[in-house]
Amino acid sequence: MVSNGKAAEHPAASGPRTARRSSRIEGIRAASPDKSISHRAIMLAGMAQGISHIEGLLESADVLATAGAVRALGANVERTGDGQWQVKGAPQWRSPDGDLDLGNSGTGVRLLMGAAARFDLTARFTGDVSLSSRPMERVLAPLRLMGVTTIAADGGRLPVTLNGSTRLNAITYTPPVASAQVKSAILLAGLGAMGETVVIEPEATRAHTETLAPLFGADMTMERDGAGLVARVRGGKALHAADVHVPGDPSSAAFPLAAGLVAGTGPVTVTGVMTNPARFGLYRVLEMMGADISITPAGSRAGEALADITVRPGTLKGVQVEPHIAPSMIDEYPILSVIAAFAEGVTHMTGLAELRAKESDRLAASAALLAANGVKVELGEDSLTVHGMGQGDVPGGGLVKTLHDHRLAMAGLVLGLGAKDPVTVDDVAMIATSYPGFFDDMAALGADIA
Ligand SMILES: O=C(O)C1=C[C@@H](OP(=O)(O)O)[C@@H](O)[C@H](O)C1
Ligand SMILES: C=C(OP(=O)(O)O)C(=O)O
Repeated sequence: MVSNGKAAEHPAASGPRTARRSSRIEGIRAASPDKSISHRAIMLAGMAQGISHIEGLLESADVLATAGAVRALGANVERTGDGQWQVKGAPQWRSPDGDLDLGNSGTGVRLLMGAAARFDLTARFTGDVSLSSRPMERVLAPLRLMGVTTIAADGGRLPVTLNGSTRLNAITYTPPVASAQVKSAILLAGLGAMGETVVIEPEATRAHTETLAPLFGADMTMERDGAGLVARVRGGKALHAADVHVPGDPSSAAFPLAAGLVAGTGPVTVTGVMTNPARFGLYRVLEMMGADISITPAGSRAGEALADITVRPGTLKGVQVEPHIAPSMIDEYPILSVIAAFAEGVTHMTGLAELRAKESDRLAASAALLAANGVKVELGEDSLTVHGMGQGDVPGGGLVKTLHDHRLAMAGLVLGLGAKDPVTVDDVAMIATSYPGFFDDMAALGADIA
């Protein structure tokens, strides 16, 4: 899947790991590059005329799977240095020779189905056992309205065979779930539709496709509407190459910062974190919990504001996390659940049905992670209640089942750093899908993970 194996300098860690209380957790690390923006930069560059340069690309398994697929669709995608990639786009994508295997990546497969839809091609999309259990119909339904034909496995799952069309219809569509992946798939298909495609979101999700595509010449706009967002794309505009410098990922930064909050011996700082409000919900919740957190502006990249974020250990209090905040922190609930275990009092999180459609059923799995480590939780249909035990009193000692889910693996290890007894996670392989530098960053901060 990866053209030049250089991208993976260390073989990815796999198998079980145990995290225990560490005599030092403090220090400064640069943020890992953003996964969402990395996927989109490769895809847009891969269909633009000319040579695009991407700096600071996240070289994680998910993004490398996207790079491999875009290459198989006709673009020339090359790694030229550490995090530096050069993409010579193919303005017309072609049928790939084999399956497009997107591994563990929902973003990769769903956005690529949309991006491929506007070309005269047939492609079969596959993924790993986790991705093959996730719903694809949410993307296939609007794409069929636009004119593609699809064949999916039972229940609208992978493998999916998609026949694209150069004569797509523009649609106006309100996705039934708040999902940037669904929105983005429609917008990417809309680049080739006749007329204006409109996606109406009653609750805004991350708008990275809308901000990046115009850099490549797309006629794409967005307009806020209260808590919602209306995105529009006019089809038929030729895309040109662009250069993108990827900002730091607030979802990955959450793990070292959480370690600082629940197990820090001094300040932990992550520099260059994107503060886009559609991605920053966790940090707002941490402020509500009374966390000692400072957020210092640190310039911008690819039009996104950055900050250096420093946390210090201290008392946290349980809070009510309302549903409206979910789209801005949808990937952060496993780590928030862990942080909540170290707070005083109850944290009640609601409006979380979408968590059941991630790499694992993250709602049930986050509850199980805490229960296995002596933390009292209540699991609802779309809610989770965590009975915080305060700093220093979380028992730990459990085994965390990670279920092919990187965020559960990282959340389990952070729990172990602050708990009384060590915590073992059953397999850390998936951490490389989103945060390949996790173990280096945690070790540099002093974390005892072995
Ligand atoms: O568009 C994106 O880059 C993403 C959107 C979210 O998924 P949904 O659109 O399914 O909520 C998120 O969970 C995922 O990690 C990345
Ligand atoms: C849900 C996630 O990713 P994806 O949907 O791209 O697999 C995630 O990174 O937490």
